[in-house]
Amino acid sequence: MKGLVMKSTGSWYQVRTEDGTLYRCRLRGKIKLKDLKVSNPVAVGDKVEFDLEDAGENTGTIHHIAERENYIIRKSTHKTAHSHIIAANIDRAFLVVTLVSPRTSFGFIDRFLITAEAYDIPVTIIYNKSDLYDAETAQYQQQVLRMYEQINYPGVICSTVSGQGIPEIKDLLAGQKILFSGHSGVGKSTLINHLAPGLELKTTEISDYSDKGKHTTTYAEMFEISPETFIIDTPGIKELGLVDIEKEELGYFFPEIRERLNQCKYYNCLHINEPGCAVLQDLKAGKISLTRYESYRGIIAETDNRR
Ligand SMILES: Nc1nc2c(ncn2[C@@H]2O[C@H](COP(=O)(O)OP(=O)(O)OP(=O)(O)O)[C@@H](O)[C@H]2O)c(=O)[nH]1
Ligand SMILES: [Zn+2]
Repeated sequence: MKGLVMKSTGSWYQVRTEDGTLYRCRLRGKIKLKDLKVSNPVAVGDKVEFDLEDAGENTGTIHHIAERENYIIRKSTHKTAHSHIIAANIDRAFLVVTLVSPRTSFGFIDRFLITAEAYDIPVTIIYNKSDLYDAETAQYQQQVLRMYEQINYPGVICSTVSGQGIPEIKDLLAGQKILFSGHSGVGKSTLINHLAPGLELKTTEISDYSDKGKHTTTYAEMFEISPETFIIDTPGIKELGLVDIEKEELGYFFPEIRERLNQCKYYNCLHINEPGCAVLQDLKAGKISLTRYESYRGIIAETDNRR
């Protein structure tokens, strides 16, 4: 039988067949051994084939995983532990951010975008909680929106309280597998519940957070919200671990730097202080955002420190 993995805990997998039936599957031992470095060899979004184990209980054994179009991985912070595949076969990522309550940092946004570039996953930025904006924030929001739109990250301003942007997001979702990501507390679960009222995901009042590390969602999980439309909710993932990128390659993952790479005088330009650097020139001319450039420099500095 063929199916789509809706949930992956590492020890069992929820697989959905085309008629909507859910099966609880294990993995055949042989496949397990192939991919030792990840804690979950089968990920949410994987297309699998499985044998029925117990028809009455809806259990099965996965024996084949189709080749992935793409996937997002989270590096373990522990040296000994395995990495975790967050999701596979994603059409687009929705990065949910907030300018207020709490404020998502540009560093966080840009790191996410780099990871998505590395995995070739297009991103739409969802700016939530617009009901909390004062006039000044609303104006600032427009600037941020434009800044990211110019480098090909479209955005939608929304609020689960006022309903702004919700119909637009519904249109953008249709017929796709969308990964929802973002800091804990930005309103991912609330938003998903608005997009798919039947789901009733558990949400957390901000005041319930006793410490920042706490989160309500534990595993990435996929939900069908309308025919052929799937949402992947990611756990309270604080950072998508940066993929291993050498600093010489980093510019490639910033669209505005990438498009200027062959205009720099030196082929190995790092865009820091080199003469004839097209990136620095356009930064000065205001054609490249300083915020984005600062993210770039911050990551370069980090890779230097790691060495
Ligand atoms: N003012 C306002 N509050 C919102 C909005 N959307 C969500 N919230 C609130 O923000 C808090 C966090 O929402 P959640 O949906 O639990 O956030 P989350 O991103 O799913 O968090 P994790 O499950 O920890 O990843 C809750 O108190 C929500 O009621 C919004 O548009 N405006
Ligand atoms: Zn340069």
